[in-house]
Amino acid sequence: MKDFVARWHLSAWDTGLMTATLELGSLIGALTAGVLTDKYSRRQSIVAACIVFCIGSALQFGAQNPGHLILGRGIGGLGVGALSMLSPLYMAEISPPEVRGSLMALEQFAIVLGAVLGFWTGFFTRDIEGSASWRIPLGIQLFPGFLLGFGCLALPPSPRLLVAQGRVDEALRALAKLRLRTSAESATDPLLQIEMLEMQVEAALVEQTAGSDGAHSVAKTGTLHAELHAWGRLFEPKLIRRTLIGVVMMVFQQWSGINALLYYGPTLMRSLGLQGDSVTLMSAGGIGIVQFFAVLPAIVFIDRLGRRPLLRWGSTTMALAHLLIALLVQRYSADWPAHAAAAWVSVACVYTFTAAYGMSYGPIGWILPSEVFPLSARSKGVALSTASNWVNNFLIGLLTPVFMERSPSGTFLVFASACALGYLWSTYFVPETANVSLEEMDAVFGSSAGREDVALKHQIEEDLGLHDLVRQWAREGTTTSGGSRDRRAD
Ligand SMILES: O[C@H]1[C@H](O)[C@@H](O)[C@H](O)[C@@H](O)[C@H]1O
Repeated sequence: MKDFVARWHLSAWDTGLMTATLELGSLIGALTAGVLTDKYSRRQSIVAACIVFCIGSALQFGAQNPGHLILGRGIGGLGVGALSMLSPLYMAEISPPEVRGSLMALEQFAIVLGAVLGFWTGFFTRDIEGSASWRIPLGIQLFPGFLLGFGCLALPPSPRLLVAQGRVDEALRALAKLRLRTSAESATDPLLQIEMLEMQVEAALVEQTAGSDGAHSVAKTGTLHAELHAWGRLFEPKLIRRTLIGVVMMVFQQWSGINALLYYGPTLMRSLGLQGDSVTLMSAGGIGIVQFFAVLPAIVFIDRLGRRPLLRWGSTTMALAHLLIALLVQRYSADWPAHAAAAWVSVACVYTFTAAYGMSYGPIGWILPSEVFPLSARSKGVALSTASNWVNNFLIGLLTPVFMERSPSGTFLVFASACALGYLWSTYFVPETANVSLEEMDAVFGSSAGREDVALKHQIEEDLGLHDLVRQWAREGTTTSGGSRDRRAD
């Protein structure tokens, strides 16, 4: 890293710009992907985002001046932002409801794994002679970019989007592939047929309640009018509660203070009395590892325990940990060497906070926004929630040093208050979404405009034969002991 510092002589402005361009690029990338992904496909959009990300990474890897680095981070940020919106969206749409939370928590697992690998790569290459010390960590980014871009080509398209576009046969093929059924089985397997019909009912309902211009339909996006209408719908009474859930979820995820610890860990740790190399290792390095291990129980338990209990428990633990740090810093920071035990308790609190975050707000921040929206508003809703993540992430980066300069203990109090508010929010405003199919989410929110829509939905279900199929399946299930339900459980 000495080469990096000596070569560029970056001013404070350059450093700030370098940090901010990635976040700005990500914000734009997330919102743009929210427009493109309904028009093209989830997978094509992911591949396009990977290409953009790789161009940005290549520019950073081969940078000849600070301008290249800044531009590279901006372009790379476009890809990062788009992917941070597209991945949970696609995963929510292809997952069966019973394990959707676990599968989606894998995204947080991948984010944290990436952060851990990034940190340790930088740590181990920092003393290499010449520009390799920073080109290697920047170049390594290209591998996951390629891997995701090519790997995605082997995945089936989102059946929900295909249904909305009227491509029902392709949707059935995609669903069969996702549920590991052969094409022969896909024609006969009642559970597959039921899942398929549920998606068709949802699409038909959206179509029929869309009004004459059909602007609500994901299949008919494209014109400026339709786009504006689609974004505007997020703020209509029918959807505003879900929009707020997505946006506010990300506000609390970021204001829990996780990135303050990651970005300004060394400063924060120094304010807790640590010195030397151990500062870097124990802050960003240690926090990353704790987050990594904490997400593992979340993967296992998130569908069994539900989102709300985890959010409530997480915010309580995080608030208490921040509060204790604030009190200890307030009381002992004038002379840490004389109060080593207090300093270590504070460090333990930082890790306790991180573990609680890693099991709750970390993964659920990505899960909840992707599952609450109906298909017709999902891509825009997820894009807006993801944009909220990046805006708040940016604000934390900007404001934490200012807070720290004024009052380190006050900084922890700010985060403790945010976590306490997060507790109230998750208790009074967040509905439980675990094990609910995306099509049943309307019932969870008591929306879909009440009785009329319910009656219409019932009618569509009847017309498409969903009720007959369920009745037939139930009859078969009671007459044959080794029925299809058992097959699915295999
Ligand atoms: O879920 C992620 C993760 O927890 C990261 O560590 C953090 O940097 C991101 O801002 C957050 O969205």
